[in-house]
Amino acid sequence: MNATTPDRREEFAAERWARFRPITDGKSYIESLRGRAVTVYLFGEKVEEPVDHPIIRPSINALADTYDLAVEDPELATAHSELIGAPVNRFLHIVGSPQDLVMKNRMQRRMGQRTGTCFQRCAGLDTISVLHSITYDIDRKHGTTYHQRYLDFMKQAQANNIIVGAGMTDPKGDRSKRPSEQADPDLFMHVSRRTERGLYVRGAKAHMTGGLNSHWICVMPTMNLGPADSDYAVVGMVPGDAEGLTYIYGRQSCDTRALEKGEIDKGNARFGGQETLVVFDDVFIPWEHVLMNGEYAFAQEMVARFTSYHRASYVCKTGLGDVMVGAAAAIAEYNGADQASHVKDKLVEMTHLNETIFSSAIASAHEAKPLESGIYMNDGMLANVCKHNVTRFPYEISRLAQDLAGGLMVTLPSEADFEHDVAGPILRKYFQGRANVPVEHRQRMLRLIENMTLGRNAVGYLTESLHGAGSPQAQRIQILRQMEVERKKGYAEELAGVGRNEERAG
Ligand SMILES: Cc1cc2nc3c(=O)[nH]c(=O)nc-3n(C[C@H](O)[C@H](O)[C@H](O)COP(=O)(O)OP(=O)(O)OC[C@H]3O[C@@H](n4cnc5c(N)ncnc54)[C@H](O)[C@@H]3O)c2cc1C
Repeated sequence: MNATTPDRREEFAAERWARFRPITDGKSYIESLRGRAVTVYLFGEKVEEPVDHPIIRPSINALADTYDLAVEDPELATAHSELIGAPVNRFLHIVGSPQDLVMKNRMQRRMGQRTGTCFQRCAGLDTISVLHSITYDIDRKHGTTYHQRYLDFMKQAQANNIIVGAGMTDPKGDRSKRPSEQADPDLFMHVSRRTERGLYVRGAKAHMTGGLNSHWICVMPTMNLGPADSDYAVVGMVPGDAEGLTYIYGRQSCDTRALEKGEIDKGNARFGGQETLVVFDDVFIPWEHVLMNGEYAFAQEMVARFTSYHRASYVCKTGLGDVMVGAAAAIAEYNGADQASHVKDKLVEMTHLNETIFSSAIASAHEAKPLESGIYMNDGMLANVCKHNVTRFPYEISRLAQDLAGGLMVTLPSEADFEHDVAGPILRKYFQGRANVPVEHRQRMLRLIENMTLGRNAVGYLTESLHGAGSPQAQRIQILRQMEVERKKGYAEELAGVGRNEERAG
């Protein structure tokens, strides 16, 4: 390939932005995804139009709700952008103060309450945040122009009101080996070639939340890198419909219920999460959208700062926790058990756990400090504590909700049986709880708890809480790094009258 005969994939940034129309609300967001000619596989078949697929659509609805919240509650879900001099969706806002981070966390909790699922926009927001400071820092060290490219991208992103997905996690192959040591070089994303107009990336990003529902995907390294890994040190913005991209849809527990008639057995018929394996088969990124190109020494700091933002973003699970507390209280009432003292105590326990998560996230936001680029970053220790709480507490909250729901949550016959001429009246007779509560309310509440603790949205409430933004050990490593145990020994030695151990202090 030479400069006079560019590959037809080699499109400049301006040409790509020209294909976008500013999105105003949830409806126009859904329309923006139509007709994109993306390559998507689900259940061994190519999906013609993902927007209309019954398994995919609930995940799109959840993202659409991030636009509708901005319309309904602009104080919570929009912010003034200095970049374009106008209000923007808070999911695209560059945080300029600790209060911005506090508002972000409140918005995330609210979105969890509204959707009861992963609404898929936090990782992209946290990517935008980390790139502000990392591009600035790389430029200062290497004299590059990444920060201006980032600002130019953000102006377009805000003006067009688009969604950015975060592609950080590589498939990683053999976990004991570094990217450049893998038997197959594609197990971590890397630059496959460079041209006058830009570079090509090859590899895949795993578990990507909302990737298929995003207008742009930011690819970035997943771990610290050494000199031998420099081709793996790449950050770039890729349009979600770029040539060379293939999405392979992840299964979720009970996902085929979305194909059934009726809505009760779905538990949460309207909203769901989404994860896909996104394969990059030599995908082009023009230089204007390349934000790291071989500066491997910045990968570790980029991951650390990303996780400071992202681990506090798991505050979203407190919104889902609010739904769980509400569902447990409602089913106890429908069952006629709500006045029992142990029931009240279990609701208190659920609330205590949920608010403990919230308090670590919100404290992390209040303790934010400015970085040299001017952006604010959460307190890292408290963000890691928040995420570590999230790896545990939703499981206990779910256990308590299942306790209060009773066994019917997993033995309830199908909606079709409730509608059957013979079986239906029998089921309604024997599954009546408190006399003044319709049996259907009981059915629906049990299905919601099933959905969030065992079904499709247990992906977002439980397993994503465990592994998303890094598995529990990743937080323990950060806590170990930041816990300043020597300083704390000093406090103890001072009080105990042991005297400072100079050898250790030195
Ligand atoms: C629902 C969901 C949504 C997600 N969304 C996104 C997203 O939007 N974007 C994105 O980039 N990523 C996303 N992720 C990925 C997430 O960040 C990873 O799942 C997480 O970092 C763990 O990586 P892994 O799944 O490859 O597990 P592994 O890395 O295989 O970890 C499994 C276990 O092995 C341990 N382990 C792994 N490597 C080592 C080692 N070298 N030494 C010792 N122990 C090791 C871990 O501590 C863990 O206990 C998502 C994940 C989930 C489950």
